[in-house]
Amino acid sequence: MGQLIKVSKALTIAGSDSGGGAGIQADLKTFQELGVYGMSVLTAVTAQNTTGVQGVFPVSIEGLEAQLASIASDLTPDAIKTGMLFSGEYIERTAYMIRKFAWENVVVDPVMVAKGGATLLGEEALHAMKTCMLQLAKIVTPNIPEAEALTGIEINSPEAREEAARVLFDAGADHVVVKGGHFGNGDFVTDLVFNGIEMFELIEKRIQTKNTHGTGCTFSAALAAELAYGRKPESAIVNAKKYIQTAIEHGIDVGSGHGPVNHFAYRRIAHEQY
Ligand SMILES: Nc1ncnc2c1ncn2[C@@H]1O[C@H](COP(=O)(O)OP(=O)(O)O)[C@@H](O)[C@H]1O
Ligand SMILES: Cc1ncc(COP(=O)(O)O)c(N)n1
Repeated sequence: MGQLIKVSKALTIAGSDSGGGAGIQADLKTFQELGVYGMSVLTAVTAQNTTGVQGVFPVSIEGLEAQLASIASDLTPDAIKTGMLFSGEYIERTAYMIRKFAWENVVVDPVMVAKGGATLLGEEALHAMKTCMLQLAKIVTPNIPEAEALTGIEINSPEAREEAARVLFDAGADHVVVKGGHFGNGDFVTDLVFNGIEMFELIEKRIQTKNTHGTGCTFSAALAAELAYGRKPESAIVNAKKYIQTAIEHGIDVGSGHGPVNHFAYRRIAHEQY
């Protein structure tokens, strides 16, 4: 028998997107592309494609807890990302179990609304997100509407975005990335990073495309993969940003609505296949 190879393991706790562009599917594709062993705990199944969300069907709380317990008893993750957590109760249970198992390197993507406007997290869940999840986050990755909902700050200027980042840090997150996909529509897209000491921006060329389904999921999954490897949050953020930029830039033709990003692009470029 050959010798077994050691691999880093990453876990996503999120919803399923039947269309394969966001949620669990985006996360597992990203983990695979970045060379980490991917595991998944489903919170809900969505009937979804590139045109929108046609239905949301939660897994029972018992089912959620059983999946988490199965992983804990056999497969300690080196990093975790949370995505669509469905409701306040699901957030509380998930946070409780992450603490109980002492899982570290948690990336919290506070998914609230799908790009088409469908609600993926109830309003009542905001409190649980603020009081249970933010404290667990090595990195929290809100987009602009999510940062506004979590902080109550209307983000209409760079200063307001910085203020929101501070509030999220003070609420307990170790590192805050306020993503810039929804911030202006100029030639550049800027994500703001705050680690409690430094505030800096990651600036990239804005790609003119409607195919941005799953960008947030993919970015946070790439962060978890990078943390699973043992990278420091700052390097993880820079590397994950390269992964998502490449995936958006080399768009693929899938579906008639807001298409998914290209999860293969980063690896193909590394092997000079594009
Ligand atoms: N058109 C675009 N061109 C380049 N990068 C983008 C574009 N849209 C989003 N991004 C990047 O994708 C990531 C996800 O951002 P965003 O779309 O704001 O999040 P979400 O998917 O959670 O709404 C961020 O790093 C952001 O800068
Ligand atoms: C199951 C599920 N989870 C998350 C998203 C958000 O996707 P995005 O990354 O585009 O914000 C989604 N549309 N569906």
